[in-house]
Amino acid sequence: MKGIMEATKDVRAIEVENVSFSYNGVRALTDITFSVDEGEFVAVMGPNGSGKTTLLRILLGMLKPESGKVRVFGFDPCRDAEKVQSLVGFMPQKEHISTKPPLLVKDVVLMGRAARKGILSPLSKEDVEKAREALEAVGLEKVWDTKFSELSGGQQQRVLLARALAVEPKLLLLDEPFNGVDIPSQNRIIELLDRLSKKGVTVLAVVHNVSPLIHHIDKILLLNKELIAYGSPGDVLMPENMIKAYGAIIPIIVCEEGFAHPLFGDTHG
Ligand SMILES: Nc1ncnc2c1ncn2[C@@H]1O[C@H](COP(=O)(O)OP(=O)(O)OP(=O)(O)O)[C@@H](O)[C@H]1O
Repeated sequence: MKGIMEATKDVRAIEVENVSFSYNGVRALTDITFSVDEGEFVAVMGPNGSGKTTLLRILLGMLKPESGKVRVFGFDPCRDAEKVQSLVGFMPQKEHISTKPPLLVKDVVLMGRAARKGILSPLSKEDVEKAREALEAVGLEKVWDTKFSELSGGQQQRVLLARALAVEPKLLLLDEPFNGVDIPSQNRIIELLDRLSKKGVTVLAVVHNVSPLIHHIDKILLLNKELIAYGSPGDVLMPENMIKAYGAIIPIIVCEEGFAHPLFGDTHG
């Protein structure tokens, strides 16, 4: 642990330099360069197939870039996979959770902590407490003993988020965390992510609708297989960037507080 603390001192949470990646010879990402400081809250946007999930998988060390350099708190996610995974909480876009035997919600939330300890170490009281707290943070404390498969899609998403939170990560990588999540729960999660980032947790969240996050994020990373723009929401949400990314004019309104909000066909968003 001491090694990790020393290594993470004065280094950026994420450094990506000239990274390219292909699936079977087909380019998914080309020459991506950006960095994220510790405690920053970043939204990743782009159309379907623009490489957002691929980027998260590269940061997790699940995919090895064909060229370029990736560092997470100074560690190479492929070479130092264990170290990186001990610092990251990941919420996938979707995940197949076994129904045979049927897993309870508590089993799913505890999975992350269990994976870190290894199969030979039993879960402690602290593990259970952290898992309960995480479930409470997403507003689902009442389903602790419920079968995961019996929850709605939005509730399952929130449980997967709780699993990512339960490991007390320094970096949260979230792939569409609001998919199917109702508006009150979404607002509660956004407030939680805001509080965590203010406490120094770095958050990188892939979202299609950035509007609800606009007042909370530091930066937007706009992708379309290449990096279209990266910077403050006001700088990124420019008509020319949106056309480059989405191939269409996306209306942008500025709210009373002066934040730019893109309107993806939902003028009440
Ligand atoms: N396992 C895979 N094998 C082959 N091609 C893949 C694989 N996963 C993704 N791709 C392709 O890579 C490109 C980027 O996919 P990716 O899932 O990263 O996009 P995304 O921006 O997350 O999309 P979405 O918004 O639809 O979730 C797409 O063209 C996709 O078809």
